[in-house]
Amino acid sequence: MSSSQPYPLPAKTPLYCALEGKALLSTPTFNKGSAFTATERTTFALEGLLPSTIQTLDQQVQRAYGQYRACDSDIAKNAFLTSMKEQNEVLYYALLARNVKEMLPIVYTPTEGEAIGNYSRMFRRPDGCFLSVLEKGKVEGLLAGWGGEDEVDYIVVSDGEEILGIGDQGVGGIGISIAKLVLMTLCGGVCMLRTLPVILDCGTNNPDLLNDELYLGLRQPRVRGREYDDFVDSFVQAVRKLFPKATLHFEDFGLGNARRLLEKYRPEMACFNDDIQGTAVVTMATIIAAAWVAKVEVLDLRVLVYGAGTAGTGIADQFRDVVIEGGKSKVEAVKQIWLVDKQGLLLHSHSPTLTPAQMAYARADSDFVSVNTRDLTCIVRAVKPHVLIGTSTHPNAFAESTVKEMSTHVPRPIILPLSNPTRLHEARPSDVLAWTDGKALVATGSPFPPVTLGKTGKTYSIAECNNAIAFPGIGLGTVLSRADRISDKMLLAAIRRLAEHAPALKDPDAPLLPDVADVREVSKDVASAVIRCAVREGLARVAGIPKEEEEEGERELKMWVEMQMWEPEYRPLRKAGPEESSRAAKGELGVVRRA
Ligand SMILES: NC(=O)c1ccc[n+]([C@@H]2O[C@H](COP(=O)([O-])OP(=O)(O)OC[C@H]3O[C@@H](n4cnc5c(N)ncnc54)[C@H](O)[C@@H]3O)[C@@H](O)[C@H]2O)c1
Ligand SMILES: O=C(O)C[C@H](O)C(=O)O
Ligand SMILES: [Mg+2]
Repeated sequence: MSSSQPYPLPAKTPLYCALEGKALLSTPTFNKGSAFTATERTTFALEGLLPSTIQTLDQQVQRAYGQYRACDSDIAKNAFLTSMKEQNEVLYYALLARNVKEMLPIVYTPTEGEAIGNYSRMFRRPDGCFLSVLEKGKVEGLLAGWGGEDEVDYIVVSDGEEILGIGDQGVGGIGISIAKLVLMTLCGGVCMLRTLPVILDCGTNNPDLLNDELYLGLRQPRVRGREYDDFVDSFVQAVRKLFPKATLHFEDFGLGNARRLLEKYRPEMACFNDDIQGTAVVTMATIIAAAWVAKVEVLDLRVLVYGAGTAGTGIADQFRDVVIEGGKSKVEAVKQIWLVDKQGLLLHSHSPTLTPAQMAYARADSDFVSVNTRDLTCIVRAVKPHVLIGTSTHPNAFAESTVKEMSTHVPRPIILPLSNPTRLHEARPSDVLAWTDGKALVATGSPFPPVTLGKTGKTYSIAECNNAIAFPGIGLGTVLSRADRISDKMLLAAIRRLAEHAPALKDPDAPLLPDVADVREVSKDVASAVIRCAVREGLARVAGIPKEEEEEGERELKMWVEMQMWEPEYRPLRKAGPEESSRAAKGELGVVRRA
């Protein structure tokens, strides 16, 4: 399939809407509240339903910000923003866009984790698509209600089994699908009208939820095996049939399923597992920047991963592939990586309990006979890693002794405690920096405030090494190129481009990654690199991408990307009749049937 159609909702195009009156006011994708113009108020039967003053979006943002600040806790702020999203999406995104740094921790990690944990208690109005394993036969029909083949660009799906580091949250996992899509729109510029959050409700093994009489999901143990696989497959096949141009993003699936599903579907379609690939991209970019500051060759690094699950093995594989790309053999590359999990350092003797992904890095027991392989400090002493990564959900696992041991072997230890939410981090940046007299190069999975060291008075900003820095650019690139698949090379292109944006490349004391507030700008560039790579690999399915050979080609590509990014501003609203509705179904107009 090929398509020459430009992204169907460039900035400033009018929206066509068949709703009017109260129905329009309660439809968040079209509602403008006090900003409806005089003409729109007449055309859409809004007179008498609004106070007479017509406000600008800026005035609305100012009011909303005051209301936000009046909320007395982070979770109350999260609830306020959720209800704003349910009232007026443009205002919601405009408010976020003007306050990214302040509000991202509220709508995303870490506060969203708390909201997901309390989903059934905080529930007011549903958002997203709920598919139940008990109704497998209905999956395609239910998805079809979300639009035609040109109307959906990006889908985030979770089965709620391994949300952040807080485990099985059942149907509450819809919250992570929504949160990731908020970032896709805010930082990746994919129009929210063309995104789809999905939860596959397969039951839950969380006893608190099973015993909670207010729990909203299926109150039964998780379905496993064939029944689970068939259900997921019915969903994926329906997506491929109904939305053949969309990218499918898997989020927070359990350890037993995440990698398996990615490997199954990756050769067939544009799909992506954020915990494996998104995390690997952002972490690898961080490592490249840190190696540059530490003046060590990336290809020579020794990497120790603590927590060898979905994220940890994804990072290990990505590092291995970068080393191979740099000219070493697979055997040599694997020798630079050590994995630690609950058993301690992974050894051949653990093989009956290891997953294939872990097995690839298991070490010969004979090499470690004199090492206490259950003690992280002893492992560090033996391995002398340059890089220590935490993806274990084990809080404070990186003790002072471990970090100090590491810094006796390498001058600039690279320490990345990545477990989310904040309370699960393997170490706090303030401790790591204090223990190493500011020598450590640190980035964390959740946001942390800057650290000032008492001894020197020097202040360090802490980079957020969260896949949120990477997936919006990768997603935007696949959406705009309508890529057929997401190849390793496309991910590698994203890594290299992201690493170029590290503030530390210009100032070695600056953070290892761009600030979250800059991700939208960075995403344009990451998307351009991904698109260019997709074209080279013959995976792009859209015409009109500025050519590489042309002079100015790269600048034009970036402009081509930028032009198609959605921005939170009100579009003129036009009345939709039957003709517009039929054009909308073909993706020619920005009307959304689900509105
Ligand atoms: N910063 C990011 O962008 C990012 C991305 C993905 C995941 N994460 C975080 O990483 C953590 C793990 O996520 P995941 O999806 O890989 O989960 P997972 O369940 O697949 O993996 C966790 C692994 O840690 C191991 N583990 C648990 N306790 C341990 C201990 N005490 N010692 C050593 N190993 C231990 C588990 O056995 C498992 O193999 C979560 O907190 C998640 O929020 C962060
Ligand atoms: O959601 C996040 O904050 C990052 C990551 O996907 C995770 O599961 O922790
Ligand atoms: Mg995740």
